[in-house]
Amino acid sequence: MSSLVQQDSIPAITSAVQLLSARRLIVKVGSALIADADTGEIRGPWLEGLIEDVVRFVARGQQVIIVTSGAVAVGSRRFGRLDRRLQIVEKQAAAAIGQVQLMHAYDQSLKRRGFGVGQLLLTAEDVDNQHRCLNARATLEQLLKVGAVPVVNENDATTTAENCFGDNDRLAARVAHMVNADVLILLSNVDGLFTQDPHDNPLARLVTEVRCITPEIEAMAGHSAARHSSGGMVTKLMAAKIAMDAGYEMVIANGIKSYPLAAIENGGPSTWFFPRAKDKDRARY
Ligand SMILES: Nc1ncnc2c1ncn2[C@@H]1O[C@H](COP(=O)(O)OP(=O)(O)O)[C@@H](O)[C@H]1O
Ligand SMILES: N[C@@H](CCC(=O)OP(=O)(O)O)C(=O)O
Repeated sequence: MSSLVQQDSIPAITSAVQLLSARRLIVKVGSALIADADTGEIRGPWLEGLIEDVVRFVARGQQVIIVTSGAVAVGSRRFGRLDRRLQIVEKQAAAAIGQVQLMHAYDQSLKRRGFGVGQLLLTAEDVDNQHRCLNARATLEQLLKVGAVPVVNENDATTTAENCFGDNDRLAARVAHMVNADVLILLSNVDGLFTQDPHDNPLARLVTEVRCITPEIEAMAGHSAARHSSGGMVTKLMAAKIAMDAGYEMVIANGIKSYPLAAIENGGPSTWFFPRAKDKDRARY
């Protein structure tokens, strides 16, 4: 196994430095973090910790956009047994139900700390079509300007297999590029990219830094067993490619515990993906 630190290794950096120096961050929240795997209930105490972290970042002058999963997981409770795959139309209805509950929880948590919240439900067209992308970006910029924390999700209630993103890892990466974010944080149910799925192989090792997504790195990524998760590590590496091509950093970290951003700042396990060189002239929308 070649070195797990790709390319020339860099002086040890702390995650805290990376996060603190980011003017604008995108925080992606996986379904398994915000919705209880068994009941589909929103994990309220956990959400309070996340929002506490977000508000702390904003209070020190940083801008944060949240990309949240969980609409289908939360809404699925209306369809009885949680252990079966929903049909497309059931999934759309579940998302329509769950999204309202998600946004209510985000709204109440932010309101308790004096912040507003704004919801954007995007389709692939909103990011791929330049005019619609500029429009979505303008809305996000305006929300940040008025001190409302933007919360983004895919518009699952109406997207179909033909026009959906399908996973929020890549959606978050595209949103980060859209708004020229400095760091994309993927909060997941695993510490980062491992040499193999750690649920399959407890001896798998955590990859701490990636500077080039080689076939060796790609071969490590598998899908997810989690019921409502859509991407596994495969879509996270796709997101990393978007990030590295666009010139911003990405980090995957385990968000299960409370105060997940503080855990990264305090040097908790994670995988950082660094673009070869910060592309100052990166393509703009
Ligand atoms: N090489 C790997 N390293 C880490 N996790 C992996 C890997 N390959 C597959 N996985 C799986 O991907 C899961 C994380 O993806 P997912 O369940 O979709 O989380 P999220 O809800 O954050 O999108 C892990 O729990 C793990 O089971
Ligand atoms: N838009 C979907 C998210 C799908 C998704 O990417 O889920 P996850 O893999 O848990 O981040 C929802 O809100 O359920």
